[in-house]
Amino acid sequence: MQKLTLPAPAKLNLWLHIIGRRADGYHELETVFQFLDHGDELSFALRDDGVIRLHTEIEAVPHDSNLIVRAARMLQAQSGTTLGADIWLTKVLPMGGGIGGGSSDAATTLLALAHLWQLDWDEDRLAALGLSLGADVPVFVRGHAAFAQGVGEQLTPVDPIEPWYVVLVPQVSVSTVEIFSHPQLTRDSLPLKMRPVPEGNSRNDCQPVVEQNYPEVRNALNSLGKFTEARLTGTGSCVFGAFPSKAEADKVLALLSATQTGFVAKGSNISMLHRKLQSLVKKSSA
Ligand SMILES: C[C@](O)(CO)[C@H](O)COP(=O)(O)OP(=O)(O)OC[C@H]1O[C@@H](n2ccc(N)nc2=O)[C@H](O)[C@@H]1O
Ligand SMILES: Nc1ncnc2c1ncn2[C@@H]1O[C@H](COP(=O)(O)OP(=O)(O)OP(=O)(O)O)[C@@H](O)[C@H]1O
Repeated sequence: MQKLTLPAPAKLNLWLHIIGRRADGYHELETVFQFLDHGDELSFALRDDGVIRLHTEIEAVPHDSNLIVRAARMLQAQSGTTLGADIWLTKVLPMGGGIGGGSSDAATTLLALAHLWQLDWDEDRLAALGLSLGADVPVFVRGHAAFAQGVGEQLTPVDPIEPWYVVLVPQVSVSTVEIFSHPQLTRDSLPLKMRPVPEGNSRNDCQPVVEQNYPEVRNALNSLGKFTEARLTGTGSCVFGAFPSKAEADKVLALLSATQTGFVAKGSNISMLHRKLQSLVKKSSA
């Protein structure tokens, strides 16, 4: 049987400001998302009996709670299709790392199944469904680096420089809920339009609380910070720093390898999922 194999890339929050809290407890953010050329991989095969089956287990994530299965079932229910799918996952991205692994898996599933099931769903509709699975899902559905507002769903495409990053992966999982409910979290940063220019876009408001509660993250920030400006992505645990070339990034990771785990990846303003989908469309219309 023919399989459709697609990537599910990671994201970084290049900076992240929390400007308020909504009545439902969700936080209003301003952040810039950029993708990495590094991620999970998913394969999909059509089933005509309506069953959604994920063949790869993730430890501590029950089949029915996996964002891949939830995304597939939701799309199936809302589109009314009678088709199903077999799905295989190669998990590369750390969980609870703030690089959006689960959200990206969900977005890849939505785009892959919309294609396999030949649904006439546009990106707006898929992004709206994605938002009900998680605040980070819409940017992966859209596939373009973006300035995000709201809870992360109001997206304006941007094109920041695309450096090479060292991403350190502290061996600890940070709970997004725990950080967003922390009493000491900064929740009153000024919105971009009211911010004085010198204040810039130079921080992640989650970082002080995460550093304080997770020594492994503090340690990673200090280690990478000796070579370049190091910052937390999302609610962590991963931290990143930018370098002008792969050689320099590789060198720094090698120097840190005795005490840190991590990887080197290129920043990308068009996600590798969308690059792959575009090449499939080109091939099929050639
Ligand atoms: C931190 C970021 O990764 C930055 O991109 C995202 O805002 C988090 O996105 P996500 O992992 O998709 O988060 P969700 O699964 O939607 O939310 C997990 C939990 O985080 C809190 N949460 C999340 C997003 C947000 N803007 N405000 C929040 O307060 C809520 O308690 C929510 O129950
Ligand atoms: N396919 C999946 N991959 C990873 N985690 C999943 C998946 N499905 C459900 N989860 C659950 O979602 C939680 C968060 O996973 P994820 O990898 O998205 O974290 P994250 O990188 O911190 O995300 P974010 O940056 O969106 O906060 C996991 O701890 C896990 O319980």
